[in-house]
Amino acid sequence: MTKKIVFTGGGSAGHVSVNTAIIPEFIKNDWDITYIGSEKGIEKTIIEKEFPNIRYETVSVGKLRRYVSIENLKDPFRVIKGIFDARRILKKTRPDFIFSKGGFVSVPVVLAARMLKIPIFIHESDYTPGLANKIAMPFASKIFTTFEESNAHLPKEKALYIGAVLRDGIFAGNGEKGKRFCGFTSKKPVLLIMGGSLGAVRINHLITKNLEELLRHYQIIHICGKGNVEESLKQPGYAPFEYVHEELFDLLAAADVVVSRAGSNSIFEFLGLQKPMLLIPLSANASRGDQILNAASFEKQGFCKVIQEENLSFEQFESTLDHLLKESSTYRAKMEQKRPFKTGPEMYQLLLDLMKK
Ligand SMILES: CC(=O)N[C@H]1[C@@H](OP(=O)(O)OP(=O)(O)OC[C@H]2O[C@@H](n3ccc(=O)[nH]c3=O)[C@H](O)[C@@H]2O)O[C@H](CO)[C@@H](O)[C@@H]1O
Repeated sequence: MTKKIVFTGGGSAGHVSVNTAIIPEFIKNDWDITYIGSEKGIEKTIIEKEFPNIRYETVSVGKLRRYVSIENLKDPFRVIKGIFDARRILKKTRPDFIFSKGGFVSVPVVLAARMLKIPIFIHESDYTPGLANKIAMPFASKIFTTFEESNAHLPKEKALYIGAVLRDGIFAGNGEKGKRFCGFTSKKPVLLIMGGSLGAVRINHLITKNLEELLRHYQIIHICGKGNVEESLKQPGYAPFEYVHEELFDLLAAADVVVSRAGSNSIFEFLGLQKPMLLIPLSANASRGDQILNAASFEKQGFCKVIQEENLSFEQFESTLDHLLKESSTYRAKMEQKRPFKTGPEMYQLLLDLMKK
């Protein structure tokens, strides 16, 4: 009989990447795969583009906002509707288990799976668990963690440290192809700036305001987020994008230094590729502070430099880049010693083994 799995997770690409690393293995092994996401989330775009042959189902989604909004009153009803939506899909699908990567869309799916007694595996990318995963934890058979330090905050019998789950393509990038894609030469070092999968307005402004000065020293790949590309600034040596799909692998291979938010999936990908990094974590005012902890853990291990958003000045930004380039071999040597990763096939095998227990 065909085995069935349901994946869920979304809201930002960080809640989809782990799933996209594992899905190819389930396809290869002929599983029947359903992805449950939202109608408007980035997960729909990513899954439909990268896996057009798997079934994508939608549920209604509620969100916890960090600001006062009339929408907050409607959200409990959206979540309840989402649970009914998910229950209907799961009853029809009857998967062997669900794999949840978190984000608000996963909450109704996990709750409905619990009602139907379907085993639940969840993955936490960050140093501390997000709210969606906190809600899911009591119902999960296993909680996979990315940072070893996270297990101290989790139930011992459920937490399993596995490191990051990386997409295969990350290691198959071609730097020359990446440079050609951007129209770059080999004359200046390449700086890749990634403000998280949704972009980062503060970082975008710092770059665009100081573009002329930066272009004297670097060629720049700038992943700006949806709606943030300033067409008028496009010029030789400056390649801005809203979001890149599989081309990202070549662009990463082309980069000498990376500037980024401290989203977990991204920083582990940079670690895997041994890219010296400058991390500017999302501030505690705009988040639960998880990126600050992710970045601090990496800095402690000698993988990166960190500038907190509140202290971000162009002078410090420029001098830190300079330092990272000059000392790149020291950073690379540190990163070479640490390979806390699981591949898609390893993760597939682990899930099968856990299901047998
Ligand atoms: C604002 C917000 O809520 N951020 C959270 C979100 O970040 P965010 O969604 O930015 O997540 P990550 O940095 O963890 O992962 C982004 C993923 O998208 C990929 N990518 C990105 C840009 C692009 O153009 N193409 C592309 O493929 C990256 O390679 C990476 O695999 O989830 C992370 C993981 O839970 C958290 O640590 C972050 O705090």
